[in-house]
Amino acid sequence: MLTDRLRRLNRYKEIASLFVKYGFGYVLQEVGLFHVLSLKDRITAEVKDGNTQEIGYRIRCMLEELGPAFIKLGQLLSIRSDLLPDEVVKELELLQDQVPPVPVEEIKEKIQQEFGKPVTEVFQFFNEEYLAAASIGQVHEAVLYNGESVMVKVQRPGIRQTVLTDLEILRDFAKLIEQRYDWAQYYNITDMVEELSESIRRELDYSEEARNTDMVQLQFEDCEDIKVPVIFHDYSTPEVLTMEKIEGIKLNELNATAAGKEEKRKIADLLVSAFITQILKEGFFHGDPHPGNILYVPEKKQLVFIDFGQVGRLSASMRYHSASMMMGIMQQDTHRIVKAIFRMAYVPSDIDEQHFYDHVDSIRKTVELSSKNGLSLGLTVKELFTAAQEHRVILPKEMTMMGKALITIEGIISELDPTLDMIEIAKPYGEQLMRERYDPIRMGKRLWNQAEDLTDTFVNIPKQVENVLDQASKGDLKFEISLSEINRILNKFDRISNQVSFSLTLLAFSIVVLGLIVGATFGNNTILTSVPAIEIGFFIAFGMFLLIIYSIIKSGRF
Ligand SMILES: Nc1ncnc2c1ncn2[C@@H]1O[C@H](COP(=O)(O)OP(=O)(O)OP(=O)(O)O)[C@@H](O)[C@H]1O
Repeated sequence: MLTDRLRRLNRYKEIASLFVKYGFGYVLQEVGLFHVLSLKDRITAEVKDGNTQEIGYRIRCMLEELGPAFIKLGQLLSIRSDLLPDEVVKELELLQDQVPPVPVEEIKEKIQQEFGKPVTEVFQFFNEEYLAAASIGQVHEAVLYNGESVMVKVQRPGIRQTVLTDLEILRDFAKLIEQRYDWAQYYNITDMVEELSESIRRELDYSEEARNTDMVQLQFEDCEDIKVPVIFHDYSTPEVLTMEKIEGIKLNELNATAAGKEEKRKIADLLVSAFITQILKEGFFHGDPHPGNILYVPEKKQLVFIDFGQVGRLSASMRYHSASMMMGIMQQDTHRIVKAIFRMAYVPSDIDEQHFYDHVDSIRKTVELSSKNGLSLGLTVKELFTAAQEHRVILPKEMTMMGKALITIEGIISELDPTLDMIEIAKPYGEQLMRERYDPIRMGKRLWNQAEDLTDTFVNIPKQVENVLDQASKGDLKFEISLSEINRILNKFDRISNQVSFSLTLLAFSIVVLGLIVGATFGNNTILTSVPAIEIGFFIAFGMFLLIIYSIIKSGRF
């Protein structure tokens, strides 16, 4: 306990000193944290606050030096152009998480701790030279005893504790700032920090990354051209991840190679089809598809995605509404775009709908006019989400992640070949997806799966209640609920309500048919002799028809 406090205090001091170093000592003064600095630092703060270098550049360097939690915070802020000036946003987009390497001895020791035996017994060969030194993990090549070449990502020793301490400090900062400034409350910055904490905690657990990679592997198991590395689970733990080594060229290094126009077009095609499948079909997508995380294997004409530390998940209804929003953008239909956003988001009751509609309309027109090469899907989505934030329309974080992924993909495509147009490439895949979606056999299967899902949900309710009661009786039930949790719950309700609507539709159809059969078969010979059964049948049919219409409207399919 005491060591925890001491660690936190020391970290506070380190952070404060870096604020001073980069000329932001006054921020500490404003939020009332100036006292954590030593006298020397306080004097330095006054001298250095006159720092004239570009503010965005200084913020970026400071965040890089502060470490992974702050780097991720900066990356999260880099998509909030509603909050920060353009100059700062541009610098934040450049945030790198390349840091000095950990000495190999420490890495080997970590492996020994994780597997309970020396590295030489785990691997036949372990390359002492690191391949990449990122903020959370360091990657080394190795060979298993069965001769398989692998990549081993090892978490930096002690990084978990540092990051968790930083997240606590960031939470304190956010609370302090919210107490002092109305704008901070308006932008809900404590929720932002909560969201950040959740996603960093996931990144700190390599078992989660392994599971995510396995999931994507399943998505593309029938596709020769798109793949992800195989995970070697027996050689992986929550802090060490061992995976198949991919001999490919990173997309950001592709321009330096001799890839021709045709090949680049093929790569762009694969990239777009992979993303459309992930986002709109599977609802499970790579959350950080920057060109360093995508490799091209020329011999196999294959695209390989690595690093599934961050993934986005979209429920069936979210997939449907995102597709609808994208169609709206492509067809230049403002009404459709607004409707899709409203269905996906939490919309404040006092929203000025006309004002929001006009804002969306002007974004659509401005982006169209300013795009050199047709319409930019990514840019439009980004601007729309920024507008939504300005109107306090809260979109689930997955949507923001999806917008960012689209912008990144669009950027990669235009780097590959500036004449390529993402919308042109995307159209046939989108159309095929829609055809598959409305294929009657597949629809039947989906309906069946949804019915199964629904049953599972209901079957699990008593278990969940039991868990909650169990936690409550042990006194470790936490009532801190963040915005992202609320969003998750809302999404779940959304899914359930869609499933209920579908099931009601199915039930209604069955009753209609039954009503008609009863009417037609028994005629006037029913128990209710005073009312002809055929009329009862039609009466039921009419009631059920209304129910069907209600269910369809409720499920948002029109
Ligand atoms: N399966 C693989 N095959 C080939 N190279 C790989 C593989 N996995 C990782 N690498 C190399 O290691 C680098 C870093 O890996 P990765 O992107 O997974 O780490 P990271 O997620 O950035 O690290 P951190 O967990 O600290 O954020 C990649 O850019 C790539 O060069």
